[in-house]
Amino acid sequence: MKKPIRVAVTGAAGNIGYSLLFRIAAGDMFGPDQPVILQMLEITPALSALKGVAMELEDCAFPLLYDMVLTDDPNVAFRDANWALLVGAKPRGKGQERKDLIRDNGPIFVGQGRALNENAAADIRVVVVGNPANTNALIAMSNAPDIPNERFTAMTRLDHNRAINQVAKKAGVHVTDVQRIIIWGNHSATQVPDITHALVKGQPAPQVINDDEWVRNEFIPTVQQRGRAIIEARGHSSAASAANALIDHVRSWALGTPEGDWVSMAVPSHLGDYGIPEGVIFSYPVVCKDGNYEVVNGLEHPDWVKPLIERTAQELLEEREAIKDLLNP
Ligand SMILES: NC(=O)c1ccc[n+]([C@@H]2O[C@H](COP(=O)([O-])OP(=O)(O)OC[C@H]3O[C@@H](n4cnc5c(N)ncnc54)[C@H](O)[C@@H]3O)[C@@H](O)[C@H]2O)c1
Ligand SMILES: O=C(O)C[C@H](O)C(=O)O
Repeated sequence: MKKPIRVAVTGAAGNIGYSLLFRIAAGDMFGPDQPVILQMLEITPALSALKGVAMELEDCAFPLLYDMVLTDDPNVAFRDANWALLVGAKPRGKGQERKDLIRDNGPIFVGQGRALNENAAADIRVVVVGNPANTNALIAMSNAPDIPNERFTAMTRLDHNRAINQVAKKAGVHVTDVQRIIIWGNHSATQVPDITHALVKGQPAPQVINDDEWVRNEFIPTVQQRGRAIIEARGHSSAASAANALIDHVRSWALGTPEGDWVSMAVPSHLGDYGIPEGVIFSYPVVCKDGNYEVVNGLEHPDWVKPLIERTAQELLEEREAIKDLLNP
């Protein structure tokens, strides 16, 4: 039997957690022959709810679920962890932007960054989901000086998957016919969903779609505002689709991206050659292999896309300024 992977999940009794944990335990994240140990972190008042989730996990009798840890102490949750999925944070409500959460949620990632630094396994890889995800990832990274920066990522895979769906619907093809979508920048309303380099059934997407007006005035705003639309419709922020995107993000990173395709991940900005200021977590196209990722560099932006990219980078600088006291000096 393979050695179990230790997966720390924060906010494990929350909405995303409830969609996520069962799929990890079922093998969706690391494959059908990879045992896992779930190390679940919650705040103290939610430990009883977490116990209930753990009872349900037990009742599934998952063959791959080797052990569980339930705790309100990040040092325990991250001990020897190979993966840390940082979900636990407040979601926004109707009428809020994700960055409105920054002063509530940012401090969580100071303590968790430190606890990761002190306790995690040498091969730790981190994905931040709690919003505002990019800047929270920056906070965690900055407070974990002994962990290589490139191990800290934030999730823009939900935006990526949303974009694939919009393009597939518009082109009248199946989602598997759409490749090389890109989300640039922040997981926020300034993100830049980009089909410039995308393929539909192997053909250039802009030519197949042949509708610039749709790309600029429907596709981009729809993807940018999809999180808000879900909150308006459901009364709660996306949960199952977010958990699914997190499964995809980790699976791609751990097991690799298919030949000829790429995925979007928010990673330390210095890894890209697109002129983005250093010191923010920026979503780029990446290819993954053997547990590593590489930014796809050297793509040309059309002129009308350049100011959009500048704007999302600027927003990340503003978010960084708003939490600069939480960064490790
Ligand atoms: N990046 C993305 O694409 C994306 C998508 C969906 C949601 N989100 C974000 O994910 C976060 C979680 O969403 P949700 O719907 O699961 O929220 P939720 O309120 O249902 O669950 C959050 C859980 O986190 C726990 N928590 C709070 N502080 C914690 C801490 N310090 N340590 C450990 N646990 C803590 C809470 O007790 C709660 O159980 C939100 O910030 C939401 O905005 C991001
Ligand atoms: O929009 C939100 O606040 C939740 C999440 O970030 C999403 O994109 O669905």
